[in-house]
Order: sequence, then C-alpha cells, then structure tokens
Amino acid sequence: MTDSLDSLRDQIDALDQQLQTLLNRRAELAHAVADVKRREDSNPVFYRPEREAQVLQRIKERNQGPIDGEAMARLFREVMSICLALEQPMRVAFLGPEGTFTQQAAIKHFGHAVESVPLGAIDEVFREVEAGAAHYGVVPVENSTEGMVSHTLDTFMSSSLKICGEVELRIHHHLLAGPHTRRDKVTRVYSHQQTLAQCRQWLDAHLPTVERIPVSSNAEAARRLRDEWNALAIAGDMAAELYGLERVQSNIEDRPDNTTRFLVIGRQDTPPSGRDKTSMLVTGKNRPGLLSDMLLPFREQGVNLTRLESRPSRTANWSYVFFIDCEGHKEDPLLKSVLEKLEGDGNTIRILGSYPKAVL
Ligand SMILES: O=C(O)C(=O)C[C@]1(C(=O)O)C=C[C@@H](O)C=C1
Repeated sequence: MTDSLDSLRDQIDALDQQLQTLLNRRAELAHAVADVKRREDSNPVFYRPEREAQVLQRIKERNQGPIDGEAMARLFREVMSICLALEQPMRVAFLGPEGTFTQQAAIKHFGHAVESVPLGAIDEVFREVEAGAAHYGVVPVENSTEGMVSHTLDTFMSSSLKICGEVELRIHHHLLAGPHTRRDKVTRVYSHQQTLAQCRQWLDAHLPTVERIPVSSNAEAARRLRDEWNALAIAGDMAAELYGLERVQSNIEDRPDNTTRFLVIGRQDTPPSGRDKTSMLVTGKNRPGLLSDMLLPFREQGVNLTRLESRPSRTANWSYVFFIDCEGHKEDPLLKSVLEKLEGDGNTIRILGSYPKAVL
C-alpha cells in the first residue's frame, strides 16, 4: 500500500525537524572552530578556502542521489556561508554595479550570507581589499569567447594581494525589454562591449539595423531601460530581475559553452587542498628562446600549464611579463623544483597565489 499524502508530509516534517537540529548543531561547531582560531592567532583567518573546497568536493563525490551532486554541493555552499557568517560577517567587494556577472560569481563562491559590495572599477576592488575595508574581492579574469581581461592582469603587477580562489560561471545573455519599450520602434541595444561581442552573430542575424551601444556594464544597460522607450538591453538573469525587465529572447550568446572565469583576491596565503592551481608572474631578460626556456622546467617535471598570457611590462618598451597558471600548489615538491629552476635561470617570479580549483 502506498502512503497517504498526510503520512508522507508527516515524514517530511519529522525529517525537516532533524535537519534543522543538525544544521544548528553544525553552526555551533563552526562557532567553536572560530573560538579555537581566535585563541591560536591574534589575527585569526576565518575563511578557509582549502577546507571549503574539500568539504564541497567530498559532498559531490559521496552523493548518491536522487538529488544531483552539483545541487547538493550548492546547498552545502549556503550552509557553510551561514556558518562562516556566524564566525565573522564577511564583506566581499566586486566589480559592480549590482546585478553584474561578477556579483553572481561572488555569490556562487561565498554563498548568500556575505555582504557583497559593488565598486566601480577593477582597481577599486583591489584597493578596497588592500586597505582592509573588504575581506575579499572578486574580479573577472578571462572569458572563453573573448579572452583575457587585461585590466585585471595589469592590476596584479602593482598589487601585493593574493589569489585565494577561482570561480567559473556559465554566462547566458538575454535580450531584455523595459516597462516602456515599444518593441516595433527599437533603434538601439545597450550592453557591455564584451557582451555585444559574445552575441555578435545573433545580433547580425536578428537585429542587423539596430545600433549597438557599448556601456560600462550589463547592469548599467539594464538600468537604462527604466526610462527609455526605443531601446533594448542585453544582460544576465540577475540584472533582468533587479531591474524588473522582460525577456524578449533567452540565451542569445553565440557559443553555448560561454564561460567567464573570476578570481577571488585576499590578503592571505592558502594552504594546499589537494586539487589546486597556482598563478604566477614571471619576468626574464629579453633574449631569443626566453619563453621556451621558461616553459621547459614545467615540461621536465610534468606540471600541467592551464594558461599563459604575456603583457607589456610597463617598465621598458617591448619587454614583457608572463602570467602563468599551472596545476598544483606552490608547496608541492614538483612545482617547487620548477620554481627553483626558473629562479636559478635568472627569472624573477612572483607567486600570485596557490588556490583550490573551482568545485562548483
Ligand atoms: O573549518 C573551518 O575552519 C571552519 O571555519 C568551518 C567552515 C564550515 O562551515 O565548514 C566555515 C568556514 C570556513 O571557511 C571553512 C569551513
């Protein structure tokens, strides 16, 4: 015999009660962890990215369903976010305004229990964290369609901040209309320049005569529709919701796997989590074969590179710095010997951070 609706709901109520008790018990333990951290360190660090990555990874690995492993990890992401907020309320600065993909990335990484603080420019985010006015910052670093965000890389050259995490976000762009938009009279479409580039083919095919106007962010594009009647905007879910806009067409990005990678910046070093990446800045004296010599130690030790960019050094014309991302933690023996070899060859290395690979 199958259970009646009432009986099933009684069972759900009983389980909810147990879950609630367990969650509060978990929060008490996090509180106790915070006391230990305070006792052991006069300048305690409450947020532990390596531990969070391990917890989330284990949840995904042991998950049996029917709840999907990613969804389960997202639930626990929120639980840990609330526990961390009990230890210490966190301020996370991001490239604003409200409703940007960077805010979405910040919430994906830290959960909803943090206070997210919108700032107007990437270097303002760095400054806010350097000054201690925010605990962490989140900035975009590369997009799978449009490539690197050069401003972020350049800002690292003059900053002492450390990378303590990465976030990957699938980017979906929607064509949006405002409350006053007259859809038969549209003459322009607003969005950030990168977004317009990511939707170029769709716009060529569907809105070839509509003028494309780049603005400072997708959220700003969405905001402009509040008082315009002959414009559309392209932005993501968060901006659409924030400004109460209607979707004319969903997912108009040219590549369905369009993904942006963001970095979490802070003032702390992150211990190994077991599944890490390291980002570094390498400079060497310009000579034939410099780059291939720099890459050789990685090959010799079997350390996998995940990204390589060069940027003008800004100290002399035609001299470059290399941004190298690889797998592993700077304390791993293999990576350690790569770094020693690079330094022995006369290169200057600045480790921007070793941090857990994105789990969610
Ligand atoms: O293990 C810790 O150090 C904790 O503070 C507990 C906890 C958690 O809720 O599991 C909370 C915050 C940290 O960022 C990592 C984990």
